[in-house]
Amino acid sequence: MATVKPSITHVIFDMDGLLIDTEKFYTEVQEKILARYNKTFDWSLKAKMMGMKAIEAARVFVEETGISDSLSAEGFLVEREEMLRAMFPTCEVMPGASRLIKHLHATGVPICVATGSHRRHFELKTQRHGELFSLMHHIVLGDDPEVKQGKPSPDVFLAAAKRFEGGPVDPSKILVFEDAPSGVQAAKNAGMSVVMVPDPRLESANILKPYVALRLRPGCHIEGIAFPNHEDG
Ligand SMILES: O=P(O)(O)OC[C@H](O)CO
Ligand SMILES: [Mg+2]
Repeated sequence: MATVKPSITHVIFDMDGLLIDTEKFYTEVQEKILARYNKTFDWSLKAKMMGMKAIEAARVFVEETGISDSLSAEGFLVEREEMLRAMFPTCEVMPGASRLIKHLHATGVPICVATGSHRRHFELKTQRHGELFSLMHHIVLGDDPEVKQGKPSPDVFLAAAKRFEGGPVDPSKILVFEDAPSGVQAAKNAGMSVVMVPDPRLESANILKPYVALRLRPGCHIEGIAFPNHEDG
């Protein structure tokens, strides 16, 4: 007999690279720093770093590029910070994000954000988008005390599930929208369904295969969130 799977009732959004166009700033700054060491920043390294907490991504950066003897993870963050601080407030909302958020809010689907970004970066990134983010029931940040480890650990998504009204919400009733491989893995580790909205450059680098669960193309129309749960694939 076929098993009846629960329908989706709640939605969690990733933030960087999914709701707002901030991943390009990280890329630009990291390219600049690596150029000093005569190295190039590529999308396979980008795929490993995106979605992580800042210090976790910094460790990956200096170790994978082999520059850790010259630049520590902490030193990298200080250097990166100066450039990012000026860039973040200029970020734009990703195409289609505002429409989807407003639609879900208007139809009464509880929505929230679960991001690896810490409080200070979150404030800089959202200073021009307060109205849109005010539609979220709650926002869980990377430096939240309950988020012991960044994505791909499920911590941030499990904390987000707890904070919905009447929470914790059963993870099988939650749909996550993510752009990063680590974020997709984190949502799966939390037992949630995931829609990956990857940067096309990740796709062309052919590093997505293990991660893609269900994909929607930009412009795809979502009438209401009542997706059946699904298997990986
Ligand atoms: O993609 P997010 O929102 O989890 O943010 C993670 C980092 O801040 C950027 O990769
Ligand atoms: Mg992201």
